[in-house]
Amino acid sequence: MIEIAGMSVKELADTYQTPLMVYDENKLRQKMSDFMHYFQSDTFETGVLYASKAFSCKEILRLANEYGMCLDVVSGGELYTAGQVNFPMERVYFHGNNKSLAEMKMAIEYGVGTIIVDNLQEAQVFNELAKNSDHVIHILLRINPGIDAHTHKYIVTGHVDSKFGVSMLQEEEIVRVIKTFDENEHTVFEGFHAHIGSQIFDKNAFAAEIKKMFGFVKKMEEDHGIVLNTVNLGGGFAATYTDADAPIPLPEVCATILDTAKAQQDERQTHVKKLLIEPGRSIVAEAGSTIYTAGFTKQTPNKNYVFVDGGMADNIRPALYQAAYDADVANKDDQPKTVTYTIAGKCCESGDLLIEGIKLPPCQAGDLIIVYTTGAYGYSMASHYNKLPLPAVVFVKDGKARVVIERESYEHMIALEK
Ligand SMILES: Cc1ncc(COP(=O)(O)O)c(C=O)c1O
Ligand SMILES: N[C@@H](CCCC[NH3+])C(=O)O
Repeated sequence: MIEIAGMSVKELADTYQTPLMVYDENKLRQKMSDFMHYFQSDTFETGVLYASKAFSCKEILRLANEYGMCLDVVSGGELYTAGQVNFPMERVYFHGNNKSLAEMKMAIEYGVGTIIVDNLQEAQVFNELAKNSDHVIHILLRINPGIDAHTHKYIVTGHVDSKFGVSMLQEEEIVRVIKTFDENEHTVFEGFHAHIGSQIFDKNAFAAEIKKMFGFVKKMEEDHGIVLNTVNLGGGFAATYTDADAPIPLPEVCATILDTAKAQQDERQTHVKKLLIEPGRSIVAEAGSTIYTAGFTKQTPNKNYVFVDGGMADNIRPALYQAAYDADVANKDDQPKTVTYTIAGKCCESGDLLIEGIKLPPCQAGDLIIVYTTGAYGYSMASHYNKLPLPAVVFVKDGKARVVIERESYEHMIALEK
């Protein structure tokens, strides 16, 4: 029987039912600690923002806080969750390309430390609203560096026509934005943010981003006399989903970023003091697995299906991005993998396939199928399609499990309905 952090998958399934999201807590802790350890520099003050969109719940935010991380939130809901665990608001960075008035007011009321302004209209609106703030708000502007990191087209974000950020080509407008924030005694303009995509394997993409960012910072200094403090490079660090994935080891990618930034600072004689990164996936993906119970199996002329008690409602990524995953039959880990299966969910949708063409031992109803690396953008992108309740989430550490999110009931699901 396969175990997670010292607990058997059978015991987890028997105790908490399936589908069940399970995180190995020590793996989460290790990732947080590694990021904080390796992203340190003698040249720059550094900060690691946990991108909570990857998996936002109270307990993961408590862990991020425990490791001294900063926090990237992108909505009122993510900010509210941070507020519920008293996450220090000076370490919160509020993103979003279409923040509502209510969200901007909420950010001010909560005392959020930094707002990452996405566009010129937002800059105008927020500049006015900030005048009601009783604390000074730090501002970063998201710029679009025009870098196309080679990843799925839905998850690249820095290409030239991206919906995110302001193009570097709109220099005059950017300068105007900076000046208005500088003139406002409730705001301080700190610098630029960029994010070039997700699940990036190529460290040259980060190096290219840094060169562009520092080039632009230099341009601001030279052409406009604006000296900037902060460069936020975004997230995008890859995780290992299957054997085909080979992410750059964390020490190496951190060193590349820090060395490239230092070389840029030296070469261009810029005055950047603070360097930030925003990992989401790379912190939570590999620590998470989903346990399903197999139901019926079906043979078609060309396929062997094994159906599970969840699917695209708890993991939309295969349907949305053709994302690949690996899996095992947890209770048959001593048996040879002789059958090629398609693991399909129970949703009323042909595309509800979790994994295609995976070799497993012969499956039957009641088998426990574990899908690995589901910790990022699984629960956070889950839906109620077909009115499937959201699974429970447990953290396991040293052979002991604790529930961090209860399983939804049918009653929960219709609680708001009239
Ligand atoms: C602005 C921003 N920061 C951070 C992240 C986190 O990215 P990842 O989960 O790939 O590290 C994202 C998502 O891609 C993002 O859009
Ligand atoms: N949700 C995406 C990544 C997008 C991250 C946010 N910009 C995924 O599952 O891979």
